[in-house]
Amino acid sequence: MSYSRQSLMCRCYGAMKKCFVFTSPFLLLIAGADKDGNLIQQKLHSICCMVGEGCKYLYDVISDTFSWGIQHVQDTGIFDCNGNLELRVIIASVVLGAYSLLLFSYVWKSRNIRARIRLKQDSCRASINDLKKNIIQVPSKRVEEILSCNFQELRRRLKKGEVTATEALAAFQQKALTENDRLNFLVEPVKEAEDLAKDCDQKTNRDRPLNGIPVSIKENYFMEGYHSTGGMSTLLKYGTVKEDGVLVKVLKHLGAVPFVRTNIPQLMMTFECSNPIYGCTVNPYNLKRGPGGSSGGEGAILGAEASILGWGSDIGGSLRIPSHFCGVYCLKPTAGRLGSKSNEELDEGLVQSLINPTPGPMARDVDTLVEAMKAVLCPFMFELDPEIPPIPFNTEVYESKKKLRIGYYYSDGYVTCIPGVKRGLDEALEGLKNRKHELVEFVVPDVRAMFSELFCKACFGDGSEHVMNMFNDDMVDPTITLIVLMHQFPKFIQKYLSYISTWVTNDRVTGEQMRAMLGVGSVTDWWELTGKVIEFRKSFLQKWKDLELDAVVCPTFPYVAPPTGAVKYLIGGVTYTTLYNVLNFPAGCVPVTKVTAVDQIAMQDYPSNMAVEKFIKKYFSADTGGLPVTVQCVGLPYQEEMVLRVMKEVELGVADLKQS
Ligand SMILES: CCCCCCCC/C=C\CCCCCCCC(N)=O
Repeated sequence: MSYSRQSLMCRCYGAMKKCFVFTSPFLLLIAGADKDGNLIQQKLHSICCMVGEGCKYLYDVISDTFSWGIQHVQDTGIFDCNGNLELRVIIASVVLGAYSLLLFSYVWKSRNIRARIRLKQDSCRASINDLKKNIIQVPSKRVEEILSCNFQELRRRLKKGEVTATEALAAFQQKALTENDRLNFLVEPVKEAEDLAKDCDQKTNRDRPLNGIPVSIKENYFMEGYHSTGGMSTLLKYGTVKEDGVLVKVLKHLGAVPFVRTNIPQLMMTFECSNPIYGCTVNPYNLKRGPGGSSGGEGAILGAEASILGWGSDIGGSLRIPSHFCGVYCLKPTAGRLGSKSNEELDEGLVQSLINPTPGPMARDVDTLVEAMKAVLCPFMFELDPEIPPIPFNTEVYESKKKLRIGYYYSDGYVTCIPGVKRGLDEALEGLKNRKHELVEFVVPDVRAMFSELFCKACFGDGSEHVMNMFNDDMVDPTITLIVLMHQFPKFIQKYLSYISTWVTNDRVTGEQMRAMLGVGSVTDWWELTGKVIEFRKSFLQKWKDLELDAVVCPTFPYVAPPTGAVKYLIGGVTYTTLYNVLNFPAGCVPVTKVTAVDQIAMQDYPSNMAVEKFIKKYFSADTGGLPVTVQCVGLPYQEEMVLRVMKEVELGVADLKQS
């Protein structure tokens, strides 16, 4: 296969489109000009006057340039502009002809894209209906009994044969189908699940660590016979995946039964769980709000208790954001511990080497995460992917009773957390204090620069070129239209727009982020960026060491689940999660509380200086009652066991508080 799966046609089409769109107005103006270029000047003048007097200077500059251009054209003698009507008609016809061609190819292409999407949607719908018709019948009392088990209990019963894997599968399938009707987290059911479950019911298989446990899996995980698109329909063209990815192989080897594939945002680089193929997933706690992303389908299915163990991935918060919005637990391991390649490289040209994605488990308690990690960190995985360091789960660290020194912060210095989130952290810290851990205030370094100058520059280092070429053969989801549209402009215009946006939003990060998404210019710049990331990691580590911390506890996100469609105004919140991707530190989330009426009233005092704060005030002053809040627990690289231990301490501490 070539360097990229993306076809040359898409690139050419994009280049042609840009060329026509930006040159044709000028050609048309030339075509309409008299020998002195007067018509151009008149037109420009009237356009500029329409925009306002402030444009006078701009008009003068452009007008002078045109006069010079026309003169130059005349001097070369290539075109005779002296009132030559025929020539102007020819130019105008060529331009209009090219436009018609472009329009025709656009309509044709859109038709094909829509047909491709419809085909996939029909097949997913058929799969779901098929399951609805043919689901294994289990009495509803039995279903309730199975669904009420926690992970440990279900595993014990499966092992003893008190519950069969087939029954467990049917129970979760039933629940998932019912909940999916209101939440739309399902991409498609896994057809082989029943056969896998039957296999688990063989007595000889019962000792496998995850035998018979139904697991839900994010759409980007490679599974033989299924599409992995990340919400980009252009990737449907490459057909279904030929081989299970490493983690899917490992899960099956351990006896888990993947039973559904779950939804993601288009491109997975945002946390609005919506795309043109599978539609929009909503939050189990409030149907008008989103479940987060990019593992949003996982957040929703676990939040609705229709799965007991899910698998997602995270390059900027994709495990933690949906966990926080849907009130579930997750562990984002160090990228590398479960494989640094993860499953986010859906397209070869999308991979960069500085900030790596990682797969990770999501669940409804800490114990499940611990058992999942213990299970997958096995020789089978280390053999399958020799790049994964063969480090089994360190039970000693997890079970240690040593009192911990834990750093904490309420704000990362950029977007202020809403009162419900602050209260959640208060409760977690109080719980930890009651359990005799030592708490130390921790001040994080400049997260604004970390986000724009390191995270965005690394993740969009190619100036978003690869992604934009993919969009030449795809529909754009409304949740990212604005940003994709902006990337259609030439870079210098995007740069100007970025300064305007800083001014409009009163927030330098928005402009810096836009400029960062224009990419690094050269290999030298990339090396420089690499140096900056290394330096940032080094100085953060030093701060951590100076305070002799075992872990850090902080907000997962500054706000709770936002209304669907609002994420594009709230991107600033991601500094809380992206920090630990840039650092490559493991981090996990623990649900601690839910937003109360008092928290909503306290929103009156929330700042509203920057645009993002104004939007937060607008979206979170009402209709947030009952929405979950989690805290984020962070450890040093490859210390997932320490993170899980702190998560358990928070879980126990908060439970004690609630009881007292
Ligand atoms: C031109 C391409 C447009 C892509 C859309 C990007 C929209 C927002 C840009 C930057 C924000 C970064 C948000 C990171 C959240 C990532 C979630 C994850 N996959 O871990």
